Amino acid sequence: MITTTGLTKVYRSRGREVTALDGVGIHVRPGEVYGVIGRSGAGKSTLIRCINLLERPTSGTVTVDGQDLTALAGRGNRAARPLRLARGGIGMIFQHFNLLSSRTVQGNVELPLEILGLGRRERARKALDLLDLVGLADHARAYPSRLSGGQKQRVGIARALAGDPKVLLSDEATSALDPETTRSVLRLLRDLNRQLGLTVLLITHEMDVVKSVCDSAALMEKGRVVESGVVSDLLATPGSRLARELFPVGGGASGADRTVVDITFHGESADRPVISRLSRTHDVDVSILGAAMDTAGGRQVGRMRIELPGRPEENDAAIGFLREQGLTVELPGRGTPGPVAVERELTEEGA
Ligand SMILES: Nc1ncnc2c1ncn2[C@@H]1O[C@H](COP(=O)(O)OP(=O)(O)OP(=O)(O)O)[C@@H](O)[C@H]1O
Repeated sequence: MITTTGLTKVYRSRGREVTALDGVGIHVRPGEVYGVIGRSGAGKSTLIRCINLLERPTSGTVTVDGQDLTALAGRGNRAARPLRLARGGIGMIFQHFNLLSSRTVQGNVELPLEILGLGRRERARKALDLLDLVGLADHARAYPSRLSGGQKQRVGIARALAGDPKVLLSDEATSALDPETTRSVLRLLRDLNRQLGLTVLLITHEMDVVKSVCDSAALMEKGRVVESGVVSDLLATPGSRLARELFPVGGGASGADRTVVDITFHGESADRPVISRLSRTHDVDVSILGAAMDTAGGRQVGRMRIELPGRPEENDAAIGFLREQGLTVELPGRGTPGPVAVERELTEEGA
């Protein structure tokens, strides 16, 4: 649904050049929630602004729903009509909501409908339907200043959906919200994604956001995507940095002659008593150094760091046993592979 290829953005100001995006390629499949995560300055905001052509990329292409937006003229407020029309299929929500304080909640949601030229009645009907969808029908006449942060973001979401977009871009939409409100806004995004088949691309610096709603994710650093893929596939990929950051497990070896093993449980393996079986069948004392259990992409996933007595070469059989159980097994500090990209085969049109 969204594809970028070789997307590069170089800002030039006062003789200095900053490469904010350096050949970014992402594929967001129709109907998925795709998270782009990275630290401040990684290029996330630039990416999202280039995807809806608020910024024109220096080079590379952006295709949304099969249409190459980079081939259309203009940018930002100076977009030509074909680009403005294409943008109608892309909704956007922001960290600070960007609501007009002089307009009521309903007036804010009606704004894009006015720009689209809808009549007064139709605008009101549509805005009220959208407010109902986000759970704010009884706040239609309130002004934004009377609303909580979570409610403001719901208005922002209703406004973003006014043009019936297929794609919703979210620029740190929950960063200004407390954890409880963040969860409820993410739940709403997930519901809209499922109910409307809406494709969501969100940028965030919070791993919890990726963990709770994203089907796929990309990790950005210094303008590049260093890892990307379906979250559940990444969790099963040895050496995945996203997996490690989503499920950090601490704890170092208690002595020199010890083997530390990181295990990722997912799918069916999450329900099996693997550790007790390992201990029984291999007659080995297993110490648990750290563990994390949660859901990611709607699936139960766990990571555990265990310690076995003896050096790694003495534990080949035990490690082999864990692998046979369908677990992802890594020995931290021993030849972790470099950046990985786990892209599922793209079968859907425009994916
Ligand atoms: N208009 C601009 N002019 C010059 N440099 C810019 C401009 N916008 C962004 N940059 C630079 O591009 C790089 C990427 O910035 P960007 O805002 O995309 O990162 P980010 O990952 O979204 O970070 P943050 O979460 O802090 O916004 C940074 O070095 C930033 O200083």
